[in-house]
Amino acid sequence: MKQMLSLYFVMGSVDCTKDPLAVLDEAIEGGITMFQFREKGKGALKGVEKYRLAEKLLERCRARNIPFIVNDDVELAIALQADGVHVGQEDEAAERVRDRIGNKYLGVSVHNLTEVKKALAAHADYVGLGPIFPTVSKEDAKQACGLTMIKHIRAHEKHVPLVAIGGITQQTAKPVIEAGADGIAVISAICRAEHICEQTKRLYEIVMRTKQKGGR
Ligand SMILES: Cc1ncc(COP(=O)(O)OP(=O)(O)O)c(N)n1
Ligand SMILES: Cc1nc(C(=O)O)sc1CCOP(=O)(O)O
Ligand SMILES: [Mg+2]
Repeated sequence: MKQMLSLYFVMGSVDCTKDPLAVLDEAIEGGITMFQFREKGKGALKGVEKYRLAEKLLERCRARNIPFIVNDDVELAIALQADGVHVGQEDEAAERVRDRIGNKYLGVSVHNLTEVKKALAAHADYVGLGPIFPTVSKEDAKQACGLTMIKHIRAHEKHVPLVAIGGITQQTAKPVIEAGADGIAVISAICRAEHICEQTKRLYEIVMRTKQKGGR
């Protein structure tokens, strides 16, 4: 799980300035290790259109062995036979989602140590901590928690698979991993890049090199 979290790409059609399938293809080519379909925000697809896009993105991930996670929508994840679901503190309760999805991957968003402990008690496979820095990609994001919260959680929960999210860039990926995150989850660092494949390669190298240096 910790290896899969290394470079976690989160994306929906509203995040893309070009065809989401092309964006995902380039990101896969660049080395993403996990993908989350997050069709959310103003102009997001609904119903059958959302399902059809998810199906096509899933096909791309399957062809390259990239785990495909669905954000929020447990029904969609089950219907698609996706690899997992990611839910936040305001979504369906993690315990219930775990019951519904069996042994598929379950990711839970957290903002502090108490929520990490609760997520582990609900048998989450990993936690997503954020926002680490201010983000432009989530309207209702909480206040940035900074690197200190990563260090705090890692000091108390040495083994929890933890991916950091929110405002992470090529410049901040290294300190985020050094603080104790197992990986970075990004939207804009990939979606807004001029050359998606090259940018993804750079992020992958930074994460992997930093983990290796720390013996992880
Ligand atoms: C990897 C990862 N971490 C956190 C989140 C945020 O989930 P949530 O708080 O439920 O907010 P929405 O993404 O649903 O708006 C995430 N999606 N992925
Ligand atoms: C989806 C999401 N969740 C967050 C959280 O804090 O839980 S921040 C965020 C958006 C991440 O996008 P970007 O890499 O563009 O900042
Ligand atoms: Mg959510």
